[in-house]
Amino acid sequence: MSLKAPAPEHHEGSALRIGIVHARWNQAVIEPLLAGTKAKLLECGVKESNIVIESVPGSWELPIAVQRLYAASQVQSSSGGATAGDLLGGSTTDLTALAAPASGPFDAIIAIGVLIKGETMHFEYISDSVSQGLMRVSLDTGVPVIFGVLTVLNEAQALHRAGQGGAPGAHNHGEDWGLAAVEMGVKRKA
Ligand SMILES: O=Nc1c(NC[C@H](O)[C@H](O)[C@H](O)CO)[nH]c(=O)[nH]c1=O
Repeated sequence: MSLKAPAPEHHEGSALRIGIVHARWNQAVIEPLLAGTKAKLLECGVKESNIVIESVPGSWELPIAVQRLYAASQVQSSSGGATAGDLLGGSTTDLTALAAPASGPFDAIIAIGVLIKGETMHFEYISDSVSQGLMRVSLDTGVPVIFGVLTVLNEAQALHRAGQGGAPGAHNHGEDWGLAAVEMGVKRKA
């Protein structure tokens, strides 16, 4: 029994609609993480047509992109004609052009990024801001935002947590994020 990962609860995800926003930095690690996340969602019964995937340049852009994806899906599902800008307060920008392809609100959104410590304090500032930002979007919107951002000290740590590299104990954390999204999405609907 792992002392770290929670015992997985098994929930049925066929009624869920899940958004995934991923950064493109460190693509060699992002790809397996994204694949692991999506595979676990499908394994839990989430329909492929109910999984909306978008990308941003880097992890810094994850909070605003998650917030926009939420707002655009609300515009799609609301009949009142409000624009996403109204929902976000102030701006009248209508984001329906950016709205998610399918319609309907999301039951959970997964934010995926890989931050690797460099020689400067850049890593610390981005890591702290992104984690605070994603938590704020989740609490502000009421939609569970799953924290899928690896904040690691070197590439080997990143690859290990994407289930790559072959070292003992390598595990694709994307699978955990997919499970968390299904659990939180089901519980939010209950
Ligand atoms: O610097 N390292 C990284 C990084 N920097 C870019 C940043 O997220 C943002 O896209 C730009 O600053 C532009 O706003 N983004 C990552 O996801 N991982 C990193 O390791």
